[in-house]
Amino acid sequence: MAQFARVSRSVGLITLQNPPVNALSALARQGIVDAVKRALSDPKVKSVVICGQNGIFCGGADIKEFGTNITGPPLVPMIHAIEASNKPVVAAIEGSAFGGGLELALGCHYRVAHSKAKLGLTEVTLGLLPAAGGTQRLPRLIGVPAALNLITTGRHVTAAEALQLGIVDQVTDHNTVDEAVKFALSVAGKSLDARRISTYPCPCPSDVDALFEEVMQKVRQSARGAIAPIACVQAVRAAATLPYSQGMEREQELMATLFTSGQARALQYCFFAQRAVGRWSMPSGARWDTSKPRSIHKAAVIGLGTMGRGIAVALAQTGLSVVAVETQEKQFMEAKKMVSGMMERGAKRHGTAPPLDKITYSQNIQAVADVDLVIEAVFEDMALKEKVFQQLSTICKQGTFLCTNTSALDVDHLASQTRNPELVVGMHFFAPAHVMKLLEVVYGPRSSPQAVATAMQLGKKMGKVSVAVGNCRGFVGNRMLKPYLEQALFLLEEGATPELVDGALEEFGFALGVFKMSDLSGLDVGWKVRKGDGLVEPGLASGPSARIRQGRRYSPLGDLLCEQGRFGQKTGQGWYRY
Ligand SMILES: CCCCCCCCCCCCC[C@H](O)CC(=O)SCCNC(=O)CCNC(=O)[C@H](O)C(C)(C)COP(=O)(O)OP(=O)(O)OC[C@H]1O[C@@H](n2cnc3c(N)ncnc32)[C@H](O)[C@@H]1OP(=O)(O)O
Repeated sequence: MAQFARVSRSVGLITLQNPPVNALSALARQGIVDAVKRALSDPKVKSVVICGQNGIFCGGADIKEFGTNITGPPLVPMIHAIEASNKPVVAAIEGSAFGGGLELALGCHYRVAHSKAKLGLTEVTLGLLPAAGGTQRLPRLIGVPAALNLITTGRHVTAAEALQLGIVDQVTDHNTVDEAVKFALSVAGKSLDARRISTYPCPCPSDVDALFEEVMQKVRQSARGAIAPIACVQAVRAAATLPYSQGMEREQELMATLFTSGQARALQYCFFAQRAVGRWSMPSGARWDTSKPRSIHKAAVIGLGTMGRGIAVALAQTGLSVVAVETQEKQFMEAKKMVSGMMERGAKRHGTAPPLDKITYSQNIQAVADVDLVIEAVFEDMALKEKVFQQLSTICKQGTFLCTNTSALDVDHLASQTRNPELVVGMHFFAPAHVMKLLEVVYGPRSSPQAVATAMQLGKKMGKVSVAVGNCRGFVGNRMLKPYLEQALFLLEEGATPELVDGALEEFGFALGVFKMSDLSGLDVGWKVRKGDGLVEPGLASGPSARIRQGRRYSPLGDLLCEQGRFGQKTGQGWYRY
């Protein structure tokens, strides 16, 4: 799992070989330990380079080992042995160096990174902390504030930022291993006294207590109930206040509390689940690995309400040319302003230019004639959507994929309105569509594998977690939301306020409480669906019997709001007033 070779006469080259991401499994760790021993004992080897095969340095500890009986040499002594080596060790970082992968690189004396490489201590996203010395070495290398930022967020930094922060010593556009070997030759025989990060004093601001108090307060707020970010702050505090060896003990102690926590297990489950959904299949037997997607260069969005605006922004931010169509004059003018504002705010956050020129606006549906894919996002009304699909079927060029953002309506019925039902799939986004990562790709019995593969691939390009689901009322996401919403309404009937319910949910960890979320999405959509289901009947809005509909407890509170035109944020009033 780690190959040793001597190159350029005196450089020991250790290559991690554990596809797909060179994770530090027991065998990989054993391979590194053996290769390092060999390099250090070979008198012809004057310096060492560690790299990963297939363009990726290392994806960190093997997450699949967590929750099992971990065997093999532990990471911490392995990294200590590398740092303690009397021959210089250079990490050649291509692709990714994440989690334990970056910790391994921090144990090396020098780091050379390819300009396209990404680095990060990502453990917090898995409910953990960097427990192979990362919380102790990184603050010593780049200072407490920058280390806290990286460790508590798990964010990926580019090679350029890593160079600026002092995490890497050199960035190259050329072959990283060749450059690292040259680097290793140039430092052979030089003193390593100033290169062992664990021996550095931790650069500390004068008022450590005040700094950590402030950081802890901020992290508690943004962590929303997550325990790992808090443990990360505690571990970095140990780096700032304790000698290295005691800091390491604290790191291990804190890791032990996180390692078996329900939060860590859940986040790691999500990590694998988000990858598993990429391996979709359909009842016909069509599968992700046998279905070829088509490239999409130009897309259209029909209907620029709340959802259509977000979808247009998400497509433009992906670099696609977008035709945004809205036939109603007032909504058209408002949407143009809102979409530009959304793109400008997004660009400001990312320090990039807003992709304003990617979108052309039109009030005429004929403008979509030459696009590769259309996403219909008009109001949730079957008659209206039927008409749009009939029009699209005649206007669009041959082969254009026709997608609907419907949240509950029958995708197969919409397909039947077109000449080529095999080109029709659902692409169901969640509000706000340019932010939320979930995308349901809904296939009907006639959807072609290529249509599904194309929508799945487009979703991935848009940074979404795309999930292929069958065609049924509410698909999967809204079927899961329904009982959640129902119970929230029952709580109101039993005396709680929307604010109280939302407060409890947000304290638990949800980004938005259920009532705020409903106001953001628009209350009229669900109302329309309930009407379609025959649940919203006049005369049933009061009295105890009216609370049972179709044999189940029913709360009409949402319907009563909608009757008053309170549709949520877009009308200035919903569960809340805006
Ligand atoms: C009871 C007392 C206990 C005391 C404590 C015990 C301590 C135990 C020792 C702990 C030492 C700690 C060491 C360290 O600090 C901890 C870590 O390193 S945690 C891991 C951190 N790494 C990450 O967060 C990176 C995760 N991976 C990614 O971000 C991406 O996969 C990638 C590397 C950027 C590559 O992205 P892509 O090219 O898009 O590929 P995929 O994401 O689709 O992945 C492909 C394939 O690889 C699998 N995989 C990826 N990373 C790992 C991994 N680290 N371990 C195992 N498997 C990994 C991924 O699941 C995919 O496979 P598939 O699921 O599709 O089969």
